[in-house]
Amino acid sequence: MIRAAVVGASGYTGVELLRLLHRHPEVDIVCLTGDSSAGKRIQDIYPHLQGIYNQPVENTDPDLIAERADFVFIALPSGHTGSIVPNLLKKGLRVIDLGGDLRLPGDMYSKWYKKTPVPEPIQKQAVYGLSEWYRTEIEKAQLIANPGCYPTATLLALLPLVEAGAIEPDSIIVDAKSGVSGAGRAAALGSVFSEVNENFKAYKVNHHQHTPEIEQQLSKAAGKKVVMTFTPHLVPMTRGILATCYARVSAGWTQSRLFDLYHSTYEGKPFVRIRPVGNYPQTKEVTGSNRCDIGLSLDDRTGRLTVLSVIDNLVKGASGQAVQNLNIMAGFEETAGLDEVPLYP
Ligand SMILES: NC(=O)C1=CN([C@@H]2O[C@H](COP(=O)(O)OP(=O)(O)OC[C@H]3O[C@@H](n4cnc5c(N)ncnc54)[C@H](OP(=O)(O)O)[C@@H]3O)[C@@H](O)[C@H]2O)C=CC1
Ligand SMILES: CC(=O)N[C@@H](CCC(=O)OP(=O)(O)O)C(=O)O
Repeated sequence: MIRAAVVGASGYTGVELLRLLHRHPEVDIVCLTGDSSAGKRIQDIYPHLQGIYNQPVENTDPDLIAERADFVFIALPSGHTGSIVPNLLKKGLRVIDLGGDLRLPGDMYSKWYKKTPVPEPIQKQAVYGLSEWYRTEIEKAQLIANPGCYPTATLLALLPLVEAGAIEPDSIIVDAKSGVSGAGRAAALGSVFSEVNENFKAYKVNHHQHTPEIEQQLSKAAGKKVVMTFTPHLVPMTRGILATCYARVSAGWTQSRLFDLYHSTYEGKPFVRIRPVGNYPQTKEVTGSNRCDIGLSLDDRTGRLTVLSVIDNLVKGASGQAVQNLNIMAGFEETAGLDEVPLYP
């Protein structure tokens, strides 16, 4: 049995970890921590957990965590990793960080997050946890940078194409939409019902912090620097991301060859489903599950390919992928604790 701590258990991704890990056969939750909610019982913060979890939420004390746990999920706002994670690593714990602190080199992190980066050796030690693509590195890792929600949806859609040279990398445009839980539980004007309901807006246009994270992985796959246009939008729904990706196809790539490429790339990957020709995924079709569904269409008139990718931001976009990474790191069945059928309708 793995003894796991959830740091930031009172937030949305923290409580989603509790939902998923409750049915994990190999994981015991031994410590929950928070900030303003420290001292309360988790069931008093989240009454839907009554009779399921009754632990207290404690202050985030790395020494206390290291005494009880051997595996730690960090589900904190960005900027806190540096004060907690080095201590945990020194004590030999394995750590999965759901925030953005470990995904970018320090200079890029300061530029896009406007926060102080973690010390360079810690950032360099982190393995980027896009489970379907970096399994071998994840297996051996002590520290995982769990990918962002938009990058997960976008990279699962685009990496097969970029790696195979099927598209011109300088032609990529990603137009993505997220549900409001992507912004977390902390009160913010932009998440208030009357601001979000019956509204639809783009935000952080050309300035979203997930832009360099996506470009970094696309560049690695292309073997050269890739930049793209990325526009996120906020949709009045609770969960879900739909990333619509556009690119010009390279010479010689037909629609059927593109479908073959996706099928062979994701063969044997339990959470990625490729939709048949003419069928396009909807966010509701993956809600509550760790799945990423992908649909595509090549427009012969324009020579442009459209790839649609959907995930649940709190599951494959955060806590579900974190559990998938734990499974890979610990040598468990990749689907352990994650075999949910999507919640539909
Ligand atoms: N929401 C999403 O869809 C996704 C989120 N992420 C990332 O995951 C991380 C967590 O996000 P999310 O769960 O949505 O955020 P929430 O705002 O819902 O939760 C944040 C958690 O961090 C705790 N916390 C806040 N400030 C501090 C502090 N100073 N010291 C210690 N603990 C603190 C809060 O404790 P308390 O409530 O007790 O004050 C709470 O438990 C973020 O880095 C986010 O970017 C990544 C992918 C998707
Ligand atoms: C809807 C919404 O506001 N989503 C958040 C997702 C941020 C996130 O997950 O933060 P990391 O940078 O730590 O990955 C945003 O766009 O900023």
